[in-house]
Amino acid sequence: MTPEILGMAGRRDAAVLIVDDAPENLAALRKLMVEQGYQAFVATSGERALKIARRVQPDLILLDVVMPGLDGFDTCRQLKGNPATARIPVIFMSARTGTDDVVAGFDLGAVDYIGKPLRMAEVCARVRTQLQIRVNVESQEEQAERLRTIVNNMAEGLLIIEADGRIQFTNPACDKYLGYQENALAGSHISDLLNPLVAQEYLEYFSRYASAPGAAHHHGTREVIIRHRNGSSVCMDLTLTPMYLRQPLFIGLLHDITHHKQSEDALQRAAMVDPLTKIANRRHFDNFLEKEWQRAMRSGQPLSLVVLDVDHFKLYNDTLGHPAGDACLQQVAQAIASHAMRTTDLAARYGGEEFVLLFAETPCDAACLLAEAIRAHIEALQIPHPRSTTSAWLTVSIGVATILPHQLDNTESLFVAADRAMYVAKEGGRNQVRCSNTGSAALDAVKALMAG
Ligand SMILES: Nc1nc2c(ncn2[C@@H]2O[C@H](COP(=O)(O)OP(=O)(O)OP(=O)(O)O)[C@@H](O)[C@H]2O)c(=O)[nH]1
Repeated sequence: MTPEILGMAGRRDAAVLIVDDAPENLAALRKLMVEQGYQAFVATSGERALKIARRVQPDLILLDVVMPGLDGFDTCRQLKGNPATARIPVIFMSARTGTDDVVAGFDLGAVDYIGKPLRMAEVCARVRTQLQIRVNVESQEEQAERLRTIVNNMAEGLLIIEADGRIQFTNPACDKYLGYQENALAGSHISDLLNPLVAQEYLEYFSRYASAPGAAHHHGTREVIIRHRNGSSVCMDLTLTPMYLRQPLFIGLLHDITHHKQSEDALQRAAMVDPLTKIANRRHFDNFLEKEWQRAMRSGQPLSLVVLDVDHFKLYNDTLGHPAGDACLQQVAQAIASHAMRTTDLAARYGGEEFVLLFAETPCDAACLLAEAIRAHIEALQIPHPRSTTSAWLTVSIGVATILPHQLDNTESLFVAADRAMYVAKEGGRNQVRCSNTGSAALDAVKALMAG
């Protein structure tokens, strides 16, 4: 079978360069190599061998040691000193087979040393072995190069982590995702990147795997928040695969899902916002009220609800048109929302021209003061309302209700009280605030029963 070399240019017959100053040796070796199916090149001197080696890039050089001019050792030295020929395997052939000569030959980088007189079958066997090794090395190198190209160009971040959490390697995508210079992450620890609880979980998994590699399960993919070098957080899917290479190692694949998360968050936010006024919608307000209600029950703090209704808004629409009505609602919404200052306050459009505000941990008198400030704010906007019978400007009527929630109460009763107060404001001439301190209606009823 003809040995072939799998090179960059595809498969081809192996090429052997034979260097010997004795023409009869050269002829015999050339005949032998051709019989084996190799391409044979010959040179009768070291100088000539260097030229041919550079030009034809043989897969192997059979090099005589004792030659006039440049001898075999010097020729080998020059071959190894030139990057273009340094990787071509060299087999020395010599009658000088003393240990010192043989060792010197190997020290110069030769792969083998054959004693003269040559035994041709042995030469064939040694050449075949070296060519096979070269094929194997080249294919390993090609495979490694292919892998390197994939790892360096893949969009996913890749990390190799040791069992103690130390990062051994990161690819360029990983460095880029996390804001590091190339290879700057090598040597750092996963706890530098992950929050302590998540890092601890991974470390426990690593040590379980390290102590029983066969028994451990793959960790799979999970969403993690990773610390970027600039201090911000990036959201990633991390897939972890264990592998055992002399030591337990873990291959981490990072897939950036920040954008995906951002659009998910944006969708979630959109579902909470009223599209016309851009303040909270009814659904969000109801959820918020429910949470604050529970909190108020635990803390015993009062909860104040403010209900606002635009005065004569039908007339406003009829006079100035629906688009003007929309613009007016936007102005009113912004004015109202500007009074929800604390994280426990929330302003929302509850429907049509009705707005609500929740003030947690706020007693009735403070809520009434806030409501009055909102009323005055909206009047001060001086939005003309040409046909209003109660003011030249657009105004709102406001009802306020405050409760100390108890398990026997419900949010409905708070709404009813605030709505009633708002209708009292309407009936009182509009553009005013009315309050109703409900305390806890249900609790009061229970107390009355117990007292009675
Ligand atoms: N432009 C506009 N108008 C709306 C919107 N939602 C509700 N409205 C109008 O708001 C008006 C509310 O009118 P009513 O409930 O009769 O009350 P009002 O005219 O405000 O009178 P009072 O509340 O008694 O002062 C209706 O004409 C609705 O069509 C909206 O999104 N845009």
